[in-house]
Amino acid sequence: MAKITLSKLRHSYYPDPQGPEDYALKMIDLDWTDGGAYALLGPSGCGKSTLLNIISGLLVPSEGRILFDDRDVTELAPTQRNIAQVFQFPVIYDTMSVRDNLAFPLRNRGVDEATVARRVAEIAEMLEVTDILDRKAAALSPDNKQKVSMGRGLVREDVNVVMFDEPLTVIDPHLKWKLRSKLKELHQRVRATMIYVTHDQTEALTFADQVVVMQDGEIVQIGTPVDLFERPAHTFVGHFIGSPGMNILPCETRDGAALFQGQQIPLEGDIVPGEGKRTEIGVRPEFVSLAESGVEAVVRKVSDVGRHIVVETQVGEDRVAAIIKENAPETGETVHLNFRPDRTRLYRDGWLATTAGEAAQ
Ligand SMILES: Nc1ncnc2c1ncn2[C@@H]1O[C@H](COP(=O)(O)OP(=O)(O)OP(=O)(O)O)[C@@H](O)[C@H]1O
Repeated sequence: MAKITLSKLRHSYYPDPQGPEDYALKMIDLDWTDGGAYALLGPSGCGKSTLLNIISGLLVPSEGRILFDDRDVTELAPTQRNIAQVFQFPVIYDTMSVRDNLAFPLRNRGVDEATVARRVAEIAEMLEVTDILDRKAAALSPDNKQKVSMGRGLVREDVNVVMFDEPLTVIDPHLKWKLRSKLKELHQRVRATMIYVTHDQTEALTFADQVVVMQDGEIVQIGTPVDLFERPAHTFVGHFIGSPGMNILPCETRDGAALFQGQQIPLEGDIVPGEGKRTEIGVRPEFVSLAESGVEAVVRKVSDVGRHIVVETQVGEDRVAAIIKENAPETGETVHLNFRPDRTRLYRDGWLATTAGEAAQ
């Protein structure tokens, strides 16, 4: 397995790109350590597949280098990069047995039969497909087919990286959580460098030790699932991660304080000096509570989602969501909202612009 370095990568699908808007990837610098579990997370069109294809060698970037263990592989063909890929749709041979499917990538490289048998048995045991090893792949359910496809990606011990491209797309929703946790477990056992590409926050946060969040061809934040939740570096991350996402509320700043709808809102720390067109307060619904006093709001919708209650309120033109445990208010009721100061941040033109207070560090 390998450490992967992406250095000053840019990519445009146009022969003569003019401005940043012509680049599918604007400027990517990344270091992925050997054996880590990483996710690339972002909405459709943000550049995930472009980046994946550059790593696998299907695409040569317009600018920048790709290194595996400090060795430059930018110009190497996919077959020379020693990468295993698991795609959205299972890639297996229907006419072969599960056993032969799993053995295929090894036999293809001339691995001896004793090693093939050992590896196939190990992988089958990890994926819990031992009892169906002698079945024809054609007869399998879609989730078992995808398991076998994953097994084919994991069976070789000599690959630099295993890449998963939205691998749970075809899986039934009620089986997704099973495969999701299986993948995490597999990483812990195999300790291979793995990159998981998805637009689904749950999949990314369950699988990865580090998540790379992308928007419009750029990385907006790299962090652990906790980092992304606790202290989003950009409003996009705050909004994209969480359910519901972070409240992003237009505000004014005056004398180092934030004013929302005319009321001063205590922030986590000092406002970083700077100029911007737009300032917003960011606070997750988990840290908004209903209180005796605070920002006056009208309740628009109350949803009991089992674990907690989501209260959607309106303050002037703005919507503010709160997550509470009990004592749900009625729709139409006037309530007061309290924002937990150490979890309330200021964003300038989308970017975090408060220093972490002591409580948040
Ligand atoms: N072959 C191509 N030619 C021109 N533009 C392309 C090509 N492939 C992708 N793009 C553009 O590059 C940008 C990034 O696309 P990319 O497919 O990498 O995003 P993505 O995050 O993987 O999205 P999805 O999940 O929908 O595949 C988009 O604006 C897309 O329209």
